[in-house]
Amino acid sequence: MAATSAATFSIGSTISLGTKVSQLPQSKPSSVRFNSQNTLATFSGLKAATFVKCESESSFLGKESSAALRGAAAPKALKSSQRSQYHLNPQASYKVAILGAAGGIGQPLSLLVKMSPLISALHIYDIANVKGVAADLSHCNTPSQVLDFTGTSELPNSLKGVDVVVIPAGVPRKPGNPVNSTVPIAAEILKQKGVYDPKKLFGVTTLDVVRANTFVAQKKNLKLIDVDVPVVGGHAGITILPLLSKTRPPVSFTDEEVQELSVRIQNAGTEVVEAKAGAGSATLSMAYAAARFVESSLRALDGDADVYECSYVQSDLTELPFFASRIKLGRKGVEAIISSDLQGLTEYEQKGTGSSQA
Ligand SMILES: NC(=O)C1=CN([C@@H]2O[C@H](COP(=O)(O)OP(=O)(O)OC[C@H]3O[C@@H](n4cnc5c(N)ncnc54)[C@H](O)[C@@H]3O)[C@@H](O)[C@H]2O)C=CC1
Ligand SMILES: O=C([O-])CC(=O)C(=O)O
Repeated sequence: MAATSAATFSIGSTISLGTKVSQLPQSKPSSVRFNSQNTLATFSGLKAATFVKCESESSFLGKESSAALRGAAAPKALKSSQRSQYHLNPQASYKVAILGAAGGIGQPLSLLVKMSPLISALHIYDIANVKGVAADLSHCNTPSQVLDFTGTSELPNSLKGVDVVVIPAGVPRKPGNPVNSTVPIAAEILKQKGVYDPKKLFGVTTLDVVRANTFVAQKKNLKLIDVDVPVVGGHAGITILPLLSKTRPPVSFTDEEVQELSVRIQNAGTEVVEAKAGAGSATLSMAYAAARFVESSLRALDGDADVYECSYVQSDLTELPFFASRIKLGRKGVEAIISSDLQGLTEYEQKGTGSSQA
């Protein structure tokens, strides 16, 4: 993923940056990016916001469902004592661009973002079939306006004035193919253009966290909404490292459970690729995860001082130049990389951290 002047994030191994539209790469990775120069109104989608009070519920879900969804999607703050008094402003006017919006991820992601009552404009861009998606989406009676852009000549306009750019464009892998990280490539392109800001380029690894939360809740009979498992490392096989010992609320696992859950989380993408039998990879869960990251980014831009997500960013936590870990999101992108999750790891997790760096 990539973006204009502020912060960005990406899906899986992706990118985000802060440059002028004309300097943006036209490549395929999935990433998102946000820029903080615009009006800082507030944002209250259906997703993250555990500690947010939403005064306006203009989605079709109704208040209770919206609240449950927001809670389920919300990343938990590090400590309850750090909870901020952030209040959503129902008049937010953020603009979001989605590049690759006509794809398997792009369409449901566009819908989820369109459902946010706090986004004023949704710019959707693709090299194909975007007009139909825009016409369809524009009939949803949520507040944001949908504008469509197609072809490289319209790419600059699609990015004008947007706060967040999400890039789910790409080619889904087929069974047997690995997923490669695109974030470092995007960083290099941004460097070439002289617009790289490491605090504003994010690989969206939220899907790994979403999966870990779901699988752990199922295994341990916990309420899904309560479970938070940090997932660090990368986004390919054994580089995906769920830190089960850091699960909140605290829960104990047998060695067998750790092994089984870790392997399932690491292979979850393949589980979907195989189930789809050649028809692509995860789209709906990825869209859900990316929508959560968009929401978190906008809340951070909006001044919520309590926004944490795991993301694949430039990092000095390990010897690797890029590493997924929990980060604190702020108005200028990555405000802090949280190192405490990597302390006091179990032997299994320590071994995994070594593998993720191999
Ligand atoms: N990191 C993660 O957790 C995940 C990453 N992915 C990746 O996301 C990517 C997209 O997956 P799907 O949506 O299933 O694929 P898809 O093929 O259904 O959609 C891709 C869309 O991107 C568009 N596109 C391609 N090149 C473009 C360009 N240069 N500019 C604008 N649009 C362009 C296509 O026209 C298409 O609409 C794949 O690379 C896949 O591997 C998928 C699932 C999870
Ligand atoms: O595995 C894939 O091809 C897509 C992906 O990254 C995931 O589902 O986590």
